[in-house]
Amino acid sequence: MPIVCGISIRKHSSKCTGECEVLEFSKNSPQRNSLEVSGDIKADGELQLANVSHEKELEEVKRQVEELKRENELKCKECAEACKSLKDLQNELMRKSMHVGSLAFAIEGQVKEKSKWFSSLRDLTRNLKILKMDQIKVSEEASTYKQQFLADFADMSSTIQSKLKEQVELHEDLKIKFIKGAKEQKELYNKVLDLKGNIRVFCRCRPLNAEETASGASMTIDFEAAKDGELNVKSNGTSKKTFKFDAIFSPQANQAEVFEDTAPLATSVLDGYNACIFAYGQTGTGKTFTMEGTEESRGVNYRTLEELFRIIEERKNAVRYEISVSVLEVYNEQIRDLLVSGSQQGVKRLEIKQDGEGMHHVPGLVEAHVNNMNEVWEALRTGSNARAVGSTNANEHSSRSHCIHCVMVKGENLLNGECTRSKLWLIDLAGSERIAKTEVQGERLKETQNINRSLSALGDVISSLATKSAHIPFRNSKLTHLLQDSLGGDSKTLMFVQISPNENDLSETLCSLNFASRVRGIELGPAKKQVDSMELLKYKQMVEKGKQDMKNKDFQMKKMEDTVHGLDIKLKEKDMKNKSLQDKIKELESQLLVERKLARQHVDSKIAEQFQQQHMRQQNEEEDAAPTRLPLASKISALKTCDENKFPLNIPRPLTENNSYKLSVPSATVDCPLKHNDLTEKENKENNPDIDEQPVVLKRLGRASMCPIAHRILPTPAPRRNSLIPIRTLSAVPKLPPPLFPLRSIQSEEMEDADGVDSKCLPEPTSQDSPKELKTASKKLNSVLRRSLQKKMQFKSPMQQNIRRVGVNVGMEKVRISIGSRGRMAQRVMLGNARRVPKENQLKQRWNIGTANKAAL
Ligand SMILES: Nc1ncnc2c1ncn2[C@@H]1O[C@H](COP(=O)(O)OP(=O)(O)OP(=O)(O)O)[C@@H](O)[C@H]1O
Repeated sequence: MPIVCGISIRKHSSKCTGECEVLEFSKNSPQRNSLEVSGDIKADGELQLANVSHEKELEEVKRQVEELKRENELKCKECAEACKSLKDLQNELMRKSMHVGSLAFAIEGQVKEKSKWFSSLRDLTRNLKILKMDQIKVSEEASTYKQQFLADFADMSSTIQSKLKEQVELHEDLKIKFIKGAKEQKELYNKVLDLKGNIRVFCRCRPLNAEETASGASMTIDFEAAKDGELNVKSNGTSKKTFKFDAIFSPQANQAEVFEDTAPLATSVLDGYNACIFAYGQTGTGKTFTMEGTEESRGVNYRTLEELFRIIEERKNAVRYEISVSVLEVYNEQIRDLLVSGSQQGVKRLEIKQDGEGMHHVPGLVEAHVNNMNEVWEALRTGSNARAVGSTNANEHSSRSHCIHCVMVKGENLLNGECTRSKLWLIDLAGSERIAKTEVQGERLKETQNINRSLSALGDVISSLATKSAHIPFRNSKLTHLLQDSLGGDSKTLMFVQISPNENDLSETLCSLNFASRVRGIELGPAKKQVDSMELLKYKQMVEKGKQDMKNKDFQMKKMEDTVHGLDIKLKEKDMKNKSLQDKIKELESQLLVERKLARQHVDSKIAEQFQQQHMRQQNEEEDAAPTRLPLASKISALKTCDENKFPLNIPRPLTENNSYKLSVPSATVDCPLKHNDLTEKENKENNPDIDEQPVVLKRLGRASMCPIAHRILPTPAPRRNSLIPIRTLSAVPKLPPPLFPLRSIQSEEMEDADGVDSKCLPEPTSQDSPKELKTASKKLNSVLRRSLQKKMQFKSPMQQNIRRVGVNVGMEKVRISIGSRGRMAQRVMLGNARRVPKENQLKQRWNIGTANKAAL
């Protein structure tokens, strides 16, 4: 018997397990042998049976195993597939979950962003509110500021105006005072100079030069008494003669000290007086030194011009000056222009001429315009270089000509427009040495003779001027002729008499001093001089006082100017501030406008929505109610009630050209099925209040019908004439048709076609009516109709309008107009003399409502 063993079943089953245990038991049990022995035969049969049954069972089991195997394989396959699909699904799930994750992340981000937006929107709204508040506050502030500013501005401008006026007056006053003061000052100054003497003589003595000192020359001038203006000339140790001059300058006096007393002449020249400063004396006594000086110690010429420019600068706000300089010399009675270059010299002979104003001048003489001291110095140096210099025995470098500088001054007073023209002559005369001493001959003798002659002529002129002689011999020499304008009249003359301290030059010194003494003595007597010192002091004080006053006034003016300037600046600042505030207001206003527009749009859209919903609701209700049709009268009354409740009763309802009513409803407030919500109109209405006065005209011109199904009939294109009240315009007061005749009998006509109505509905004028009567009646009717329409035309719903069309009582007792409910038929009923009815009756009258095709009551 084959022993079933070694069967291995992978999947455990209870059944299998039991059999296996049995098999195992039979194989391994120790009792097996005993069983075999004891009942072999018996057992053999049983065993065979058992074997058979076991085999069968085994077969069955095998089959089952096979089936199970197949099933198992199938299941495995399914399992594998399931695993695979599970994996796929897992992957998919993973992908999906990842996607979901990313989506969640994105959503989270969006949510965050949304919340951020919300918060920012909230912030913005809050900011907007704050801004609005700010704007209101700023507007208020601005308005108060503006008011304040305007008040301030008015106040300030009035203050400025008054101040300005005051300033102008003060300025004018000061100007007048200044002019007066300047004039006074000039006069006083002139007087001072007059008192000092028109011709003043200063004496200057040069120091002994090295040669003289070396030779042991003794001093012939005693300067002990020079302090009192007296000069003592000694000879051989004893006093020989005493001279008195306006000023005496010892050899130690420097150029500045010499010029100190000369400076007032510069002021006189700028004041418009002619002046002449000349140096007279023996050769080598220092005439050129005094007048021209050296580069280190400048002389009178340079210093005078310097003083001129200083005063010009001082007076620049009051007077404008022009200065020009000419440099010339008179040599051997001939005039030479020293500012002309060497090659041009002598080309043209210069002569002295008198112009139309009686002034003497040399035509063709170069006039160098100078604006500053550099230019002056340039001109002076040019002249000095060109000067003819001769050499004599007395002085190696003595000049043999009269060197003349002419300074021409033109002045224009900017305050009073006064113009002045004056001349200053600065003359370095040629040496006045004696011919015998210098032992000159020939050309030099001629030069000396000419020089002496001209100097003598100068003396004569001065003498004649002093004695106020009728004839002054100016023309005796070129020198005096040239100085004619500056030696006579109001001109000031200053003479420097230059002397030598050397005892050897005593005779020349005495000669010069005598000449100077004669000049001075003739001009100014001692008595006059005394007056001079007293008066001078007095006038000096006056001048000082005037100067101080002027300074004070100037200071006051400057202060006032500063105040005005400060006010100007303040005003400008206010202007700027105001402008910025205005800009801010404008900006806020525009912002507000935008916001308002948005709000309005929002409200409009809300209203439109509401209207649409209501309209839909209404339509639904109507459709529901349609099958159960109410009797017309009750419907009409219902509609009437409805309309009267919904529409304001006092709004006139105009007719259109087609005699169809255009519905006029307050678009935003009334709930009406046919309400036309015209946003643009509403906007216009809001922005333009005038529109309110006109009735709102609906866009849809459909006619309302009594038929409950069809509420509106489309407007007929042709104008309807079945009414007596055609209104052509949309104005609140409709215009009446021109000719209307009084109706005499009731005519009831059914009108099939609107176009064919005209001739039928209008009453024929009767033969009994005179044209006048007709006219009067027509007028009356017109006015009554108009009045009635104005009173009775009320703002109704389309249904109400239709009802109105049925019959119109125009307020006259016997005039009734009936119009078919569909607007096609009308019947005119009445007709008699039109007369006014009492107001109560009029009020009682109502629009008559007719049936579809019947005439009204
Ligand atoms: N006050 C003074 N102090 C110093 N030096 C002087 C003074 N006066 C004249 N001199 C000197 O004396 C010399 C002669 O002077 P200057 O040439 O001016 O005389 P002048 O009178 O002009 O002679 P001329 O008639 O020949 O022209 C010069 O060298 C000058 O420097």
